[in-house]
Amino acid sequence: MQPDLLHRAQIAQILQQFRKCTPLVHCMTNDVVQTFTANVLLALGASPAMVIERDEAQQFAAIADALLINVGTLTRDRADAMHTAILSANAARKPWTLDPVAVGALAFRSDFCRELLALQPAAIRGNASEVMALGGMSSGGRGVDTTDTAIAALPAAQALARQTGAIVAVTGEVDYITDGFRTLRVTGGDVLMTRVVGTGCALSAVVAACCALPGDRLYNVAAGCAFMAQAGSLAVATTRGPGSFIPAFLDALYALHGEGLA
Ligand SMILES: Nc1ncnc2c1ncn2[C@@H]1O[C@H](COP(=O)(O)OP(=O)(O)OP(=O)(O)O)[C@@H](O)[C@H]1O
Ligand SMILES: Cc1ncsc1CCO
Ligand SMILES: [Mg+2]
Repeated sequence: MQPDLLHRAQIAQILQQFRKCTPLVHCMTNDVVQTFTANVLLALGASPAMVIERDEAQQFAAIADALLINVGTLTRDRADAMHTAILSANAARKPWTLDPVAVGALAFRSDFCRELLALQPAAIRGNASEVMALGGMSSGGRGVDTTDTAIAALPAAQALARQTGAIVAVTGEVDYITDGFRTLRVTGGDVLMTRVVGTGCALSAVVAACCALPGDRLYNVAAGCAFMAQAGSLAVATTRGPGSFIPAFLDALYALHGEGLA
């Protein structure tokens, strides 16, 4: 049986909530995607802040509405700061989201991410190879890119969700979002989204923001995936390649409204 598609009305309603709440998102993310991530959050109506020094991260994680942990360019100092921020977010009952970039092949980040699974992430967003590696079902992708399809990673995503209590979003041509018992699917987007860096990383920041919204977290996270997919579909219609895709994508996120979301 195919997982359910989100209804247009549900996505539109969650988008409205998102813009009303303007979630303040504490981003501890990689060096490659800082500006793009901040711009994606701003275009959608959230408020990003990149706070990375350990003591400040501890303070800010308790203040922000949501925390993003992305291990794309992890160092020992950053891992220490991230760990401290997560404990602070948990103590303040703020949701945190994990993007396990390139987990599997590289030992330091893999050990770190596996340790973090015990710290009750609200959500985990990764590509298929990352989710399979985190679930112990493969050894990872090719660097930061996936070598598997999202549907192949769905059993790993469901197992990971049941194990951690997180909503797990595994993305690709189709995105699957699961709490381990219920699964939703999001279609749309375009392969061009894999030819610019950071669409997945920025999606994880959007997922983090969605975790701060009231209501059913499974639907909120799936709606975040739908915002990105829909903006991707709209943007490719007016672009010729990766260079012109990025501004068109930000414009599409900014202009997103309820209709047309599927
Ligand atoms: N073949 C595809 N067709 C349509 N949309 C896609 C395709 N591949 C990825 N996407 C979309 O691109 C976005 C990023 O997902 P992806 O799985 O590529 O993340 P990622 O590999 O972690 O990216 P990165 O690490 O570069 O940030 C998602 O919105 C996803 O739905
Ligand atoms: C290219 C790249 N290298 C480390 S993190 C990152 C961003 C995409 O995940
Ligand atoms: Mg990624």
